[in-house]
Amino acid sequence: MLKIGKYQFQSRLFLGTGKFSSLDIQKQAVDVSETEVLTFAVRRMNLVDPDQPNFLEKLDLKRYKLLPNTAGATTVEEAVRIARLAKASGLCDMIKVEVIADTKTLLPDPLATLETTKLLVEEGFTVLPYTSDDPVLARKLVEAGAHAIMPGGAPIGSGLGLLNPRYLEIIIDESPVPVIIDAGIGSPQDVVQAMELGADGVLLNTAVSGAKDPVKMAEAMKWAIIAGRLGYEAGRIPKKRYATASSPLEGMLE
Ligand SMILES: CC(=O)[C@@H](O)[C@H](O)COP(=O)(O)O
Repeated sequence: MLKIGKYQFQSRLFLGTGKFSSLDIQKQAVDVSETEVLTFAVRRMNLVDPDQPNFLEKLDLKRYKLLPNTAGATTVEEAVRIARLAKASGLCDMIKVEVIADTKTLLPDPLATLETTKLLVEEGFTVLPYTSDDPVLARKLVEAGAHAIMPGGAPIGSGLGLLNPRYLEIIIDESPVPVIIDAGIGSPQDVVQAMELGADGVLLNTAVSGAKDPVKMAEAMKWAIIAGRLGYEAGRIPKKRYATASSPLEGMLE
């Protein structure tokens, strides 16, 4: 069971809802993934008139916990304004803080992310900041009251997998709150790697929406989460430089 603030989840897969080729494919992928948490950019929603067509309209939103994100924000002020808008619209009090430093790398701005996290925690939000793989910043976000931290595996949409598994491992080891690896996932093996490192969950979007068969990939990601988590809980064998026979002869009956 994954606990983030006052929320509890069975599934450890968080799914982004953007960039699907059609809303039908989006719905099938979301269904088969068995995710419980959907994230989306608040600026893409029509919050003024919720009855207008929107890109989540095929989904039965009552079945999911919504994790609005502040994508598009480049300053603390913008991120806070987007978060307040999401909460006031009744979407959810959970917010994924995403304050981007530049459009080429889409990497998070560390100072603005920390400041936004502090302000939104004070306002009573359940705050999940998207951050870099820097263990020091992760620690400061936890001190600021973040309810979970979301270090990137690689730049958003890159599909490069986990660029710095050793730093992610340090973040996971040190964090008293859940760690959700967010962004840059390319394939199920990246998800398994993240979960075997001990991540509490994975958030991904492009790897599913951009796959040749998004629905099949969504299912693969579901199983990757489960396999990786089971492997982590089971505890892998240590790596050795030399062979050890799988059927040792010592101790055999004459
Ligand atoms: C949907 C969302 O929140 C993205 O910003 C997220 O970081 C996913 O990244 P990928 O598309 O690389 O999976």
